[in-house]
Amino acid sequence: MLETRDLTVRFGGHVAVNAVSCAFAPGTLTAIVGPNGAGKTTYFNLISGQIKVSAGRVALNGQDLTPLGAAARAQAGLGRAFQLTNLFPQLSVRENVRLAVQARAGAGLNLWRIWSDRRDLLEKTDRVLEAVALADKRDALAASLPHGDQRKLEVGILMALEPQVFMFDEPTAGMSVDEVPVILNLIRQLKNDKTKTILLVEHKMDVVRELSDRIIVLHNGELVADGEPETVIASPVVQQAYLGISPEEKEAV
Ligand SMILES: Nc1ncnc2c1ncn2[C@@H]1O[C@H](COP(=O)(O)OP(=O)(O)OP(=O)(O)O)[C@@H](O)[C@H]1O
Repeated sequence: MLETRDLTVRFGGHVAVNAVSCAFAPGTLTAIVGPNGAGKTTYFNLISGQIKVSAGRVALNGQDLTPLGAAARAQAGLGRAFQLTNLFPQLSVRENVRLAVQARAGAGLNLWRIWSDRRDLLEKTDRVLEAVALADKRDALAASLPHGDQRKLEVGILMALEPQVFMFDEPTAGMSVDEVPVILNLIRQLKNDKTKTILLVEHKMDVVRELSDRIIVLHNGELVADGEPETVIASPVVQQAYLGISPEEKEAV
C-alpha cells in the first residue's frame, strides 16, 4: 500500500500541494486529474522524491520513504516514467532494456558482462521488447527512435525494473494517434496483473474513464474529490473545477 499523509509543499508563499492524504492499494489504477497548475505533477514529485516535502509523509508498505531521495525510493519499489530521461540514447533499444533487466536481477550495470550464462535474463529482455512492440527495432539506437517509440521503450525499461508502484505522468503526450493504443494496452496489461499499484496523471478524460478504477481530483493543491470514475466525473466539483462548466451551464448545453 502506498500512502501519503498530509503531504504538503510550499514554494515561497504558494502552497502547491496542500495536506493531501490518500492511500493507493495494489491492483488498482488511480487517475489523478485536475486543471493546469492544480498540483498533480508536484504531487508525483513529492511521492517519487524529486522534491522535498514541506510537511507530511510518504510511506510504502508501512516504510516511511519521506527521508529518502529519489534513487532510494526507486529501490524501495516506486517506478516512474520520466519523459525519456531514463533512456541511454547512445545504446540500442535492446541494451537499454537489458540493463534494466540486469539491474533488477542484481547483476549490476556492466554492459560488457558475458550474458550467455544468463539466458533467463536475455529471454526476459526479449519478452519486454515484445510487450512494448519494439522487438523489430531492438538494434536501433534509442536516440534514433521516433518519439512514440522512445516513450514505449521507457515503459519497457520501467516494466523490466518490476517496481511495485508505476507512476505515469501523461504517458501518451506527444504520441501519434496510432501509437496511443500501444501504451494504453501496456498500462492495461500492468493493471491486469492485479498486484501493481498504478498512478496515472492524465488530461484525456476518455483515457481516464477507460483505465481507472478510481479518480482523485486535485484543485489548488487540495484533494477535492475521490471515488469511482463515473461518480467523480459527474460530480459538480469536477464539472466546475476541471471541465470549467458550472452545473447551470451544463443544463443549458
Ligand atoms: N519548483 C517550483 N517552484 C515554484 N512553483 C512551482 C514549482 N513547481 C510547481 N510550481 C507551481 O505549483 C503549482 C502546481 O504545479 P504542477 O505542475 O504540479 O501542476 P499540474 O497539476 O501538474 O499542472 P499541469 O496539468 O499543467 O501539468 C503551479 O502553480 C506551479 O506553478
